Amino acid sequence: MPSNLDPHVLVIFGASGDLAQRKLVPAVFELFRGGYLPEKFALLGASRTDFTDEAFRNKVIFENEHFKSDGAKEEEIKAFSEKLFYQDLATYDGEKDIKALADRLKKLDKELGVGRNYIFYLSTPPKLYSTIPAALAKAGLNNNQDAWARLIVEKPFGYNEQSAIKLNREIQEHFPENTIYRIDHYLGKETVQNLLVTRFANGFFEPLWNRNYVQSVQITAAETVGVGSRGGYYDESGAMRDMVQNHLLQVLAHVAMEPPIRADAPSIRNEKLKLFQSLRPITKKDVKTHVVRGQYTEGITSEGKEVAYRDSPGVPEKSKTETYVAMKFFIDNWRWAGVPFFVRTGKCLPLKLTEVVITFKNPPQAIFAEYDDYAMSCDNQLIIRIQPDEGMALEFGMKVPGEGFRVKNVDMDFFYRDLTKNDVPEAYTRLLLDCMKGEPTLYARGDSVEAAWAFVDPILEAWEKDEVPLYSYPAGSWGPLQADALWSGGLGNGWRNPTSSLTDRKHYTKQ
Ligand SMILES: NC(=O)C1=CN([C@@H]2O[C@H](COP(=O)(O)OP(=O)(O)OC[C@H]3O[C@@H](n4cnc5c(N)ncnc54)[C@H](OP(=O)(O)O)[C@@H]3O)[C@@H](O)[C@H]2O)C=CC1
Ligand SMILES: O=C1O[C@H](COP(=O)(O)O)[C@@H](O)[C@H](O)[C@H]1O
Repeated sequence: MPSNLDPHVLVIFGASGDLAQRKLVPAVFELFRGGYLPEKFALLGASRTDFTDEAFRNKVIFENEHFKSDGAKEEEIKAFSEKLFYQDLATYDGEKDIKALADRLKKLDKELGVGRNYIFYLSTPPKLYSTIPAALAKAGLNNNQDAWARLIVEKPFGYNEQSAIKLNREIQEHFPENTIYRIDHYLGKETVQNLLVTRFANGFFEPLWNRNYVQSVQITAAETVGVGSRGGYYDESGAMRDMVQNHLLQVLAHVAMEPPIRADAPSIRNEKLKLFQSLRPITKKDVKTHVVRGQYTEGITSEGKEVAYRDSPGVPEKSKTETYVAMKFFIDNWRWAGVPFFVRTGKCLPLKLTEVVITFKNPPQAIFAEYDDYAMSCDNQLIIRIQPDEGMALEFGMKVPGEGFRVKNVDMDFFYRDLTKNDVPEAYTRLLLDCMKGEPTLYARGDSVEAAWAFVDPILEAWEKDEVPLYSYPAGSWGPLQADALWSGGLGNGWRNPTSSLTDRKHYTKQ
């Protein structure tokens, strides 16, 4: 089927960098292979490195170890490479440079008929996120008559609420909000989108999805890797800015928001904003009891021996940056009043996995309690595995055959791999396609990014003032033990620390 996308040019600023090579160009190739790209399409890389078109094609395609696609034919790869071009810049925002870029775009249109619709992808260091749009506007590239111009902005979007507000204002001066696509690759994950389908395409979850039946909600995003060579970036960021403010709060919004009136961008984004606005602020005084931060020391992970975070390249010797965060908070609305939410993420943990666990309340009377270990073994939980082993498991108690009423937990499970034989598309592939279509639902809106920062800012401020301890944990462990105390006061069984499989349920940090 021919593509129904408008002809356009995707301009990637920072095209010589890691993201372009590892994620963006391979994602565009998948769209090309799938027949999604319009016939009239070009990808124009732009950065300061001195490449010719050919050298750029070699770097991001022919010599790119990340550019592999099962069953891709040589002719396909060659045909794709012919759609790639490169413009070198002395600076990213100089008048002369952007004029040269504009001339190149005109030339591409003249030679290939790719038209004047543009996507500008900011894959540069964040300090350029406001100056490039201003330079594009000066050259009139933000506002082509009879054509569209869209801007994709990478993370991090701001450093705190104030800087995010400032960045929004600066970009919005040149690009209207409906042309700004703030990327959060977690929103491109099929399983994160499936949270909405699970909740809103099925009748039976909704009556249970509230304070009357839910005891607690926990979200874990664990990584086995350390900071590797990203120490310079990571030490300025830390787990709260790198994972919680964006990815994990977006997952939370999908789990907890009210039903949108339609499955379109304004409806879904309005509900997410409302959800962020309903988060009960963790005031500075509460940070100690609601949030635990940690930093890994040396240890053994599934990746091998890991040096301490402070000994990683680019990390200062006395760094106080957190590589682990665990937090407890509440959502002040009718649906969730009184239900504790727990979120944690960390580097150098035992497993790479992201999952959401909804724990339902026990029945009002434990009539089988006299039969041995009922109280310990019966958990009513819905475990939603975002990655890997994507799927869901519903756990509940059943009678063990034989005398009496011994109850044992069993599970019903579903694995994404049983739903489709096709590979689940990479997040960047889906997100780029959506931007090409002009579909912003899976991108973050400016106001909700600000609201997410407003929630995490007091915590970051308390940390900066060193008002709460930074605990250490050995690489390869589940993080500081102090995180278990967040569950004290009868809030539940604690963190689910699975081994590997979705249906492994024997590892709770009991209180
Ligand atoms: N890599 C990843 O996995 C992820 C990256 N991101 C975000 O995407 C953006 C790009 O990431 P990534 O490709 O890893 O970054 P890189 O550090 O590789 O930078 C991209 C390009 O920007 C240019 N650049 C680097 N430093 C400077 C500087 N000080 N001033 C001007 N230009 C500079 C370089 O190109 P040249 O010298 O040729 O101009 C470089 O190739 C970043 O904002 C990052 O936060 C977000 C999520 C994941
Ligand atoms: O944005 C980021 O995400 C990755 C984790 O992404 P995932 O898709 O592999 O779960 C994280 O490693 C990185 O530090 C962060 O910048």
